Amino acid sequence: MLKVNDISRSFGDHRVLDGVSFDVEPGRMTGFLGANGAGKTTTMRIMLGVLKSDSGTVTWNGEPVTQAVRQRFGYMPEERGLYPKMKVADQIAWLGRLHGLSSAKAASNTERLLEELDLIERANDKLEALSLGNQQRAQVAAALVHDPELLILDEPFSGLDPIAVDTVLRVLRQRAADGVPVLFSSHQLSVVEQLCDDLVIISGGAIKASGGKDELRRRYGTPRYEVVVGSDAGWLRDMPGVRVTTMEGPRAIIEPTGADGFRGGDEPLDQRVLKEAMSRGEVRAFTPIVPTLNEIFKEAI
Ligand SMILES: Nc1ncnc2c1ncn2[C@@H]1O[C@H](COP(=O)(O)OP(=O)(O)OP(=O)(O)O)[C@@H](O)[C@H]1O
Repeated sequence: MLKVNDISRSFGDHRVLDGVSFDVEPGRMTGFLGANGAGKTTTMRIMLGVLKSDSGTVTWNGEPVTQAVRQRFGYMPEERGLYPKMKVADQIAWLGRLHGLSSAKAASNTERLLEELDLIERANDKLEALSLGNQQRAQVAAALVHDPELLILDEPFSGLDPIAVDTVLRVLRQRAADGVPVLFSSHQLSVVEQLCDDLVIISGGAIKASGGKDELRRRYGTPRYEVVVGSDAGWLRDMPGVRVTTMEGPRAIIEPTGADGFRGGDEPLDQRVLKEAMSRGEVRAFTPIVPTLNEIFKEAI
């Protein structure tokens, strides 16, 4: 596991990171979410040792991240770093060699990755001849060529069309399933919502929330139910402890007014509402509404 522990960093008087701590766990896709300028790239660069922190530590399986350890990490930087004039397969294999692979292994890994990323047809084209989306696939291949033990990717999905997102995601998910911790940054909520297992939310250089996506959904976001009954649901407005946020004839969305939510007390509020609804006739739906990442993000920052 990669552990980021109490990292701080300033540029001049500007404190860009302030006590940042979180874990990136094996076998999980961790989304690192924050607005532009929140501190994602700075954190990733410190994790990789490209930049020094003023204080705090980064450890990999309990050990400090040395140059030798870092060699076994895969990194896709924000500023894409491949050579425009070099052929795609040649430069990916060359990067594999730089990471210590034999030339045979570098060549076979390159071929396998280009196949996986649907880029094999372009293997002998110069990078500059590829579309931006395909150049990005090549960047992903470059980060993966040496079978890294950990993957850190800065905005790997930005600028990709939905098909390319699916392709890159499939490749990253496979690595995660093989036990590799994968951290990727994004400022696009919808992308992270779809793709991550764990989530780290950063704002103004401080971590505002982190943990499993589903756990964060439970922890943040107002609990709500969609209630659909057989006739008018107006009676819900008179139910103690209930606030109606939407009312459309037989359909309503409700939330609790009290701090206990729906689940506190001897007889939880949701059970009381359900009983009342059933005593009045047909109940067509009584469904908890899962908060979106957008709601979690707004509440957390
Ligand atoms: N080398 C530097 N010198 C001075 N300020 C810097 C430097 N690098 C980053 N910053 C500042 O640190 C803050 C965080 O930047 P960072 O690039 O880490 O954010 P980010 O979350 O990755 O944003 P983006 O999504 O726009 O890439 C910004 O205010 C940025 O201007």
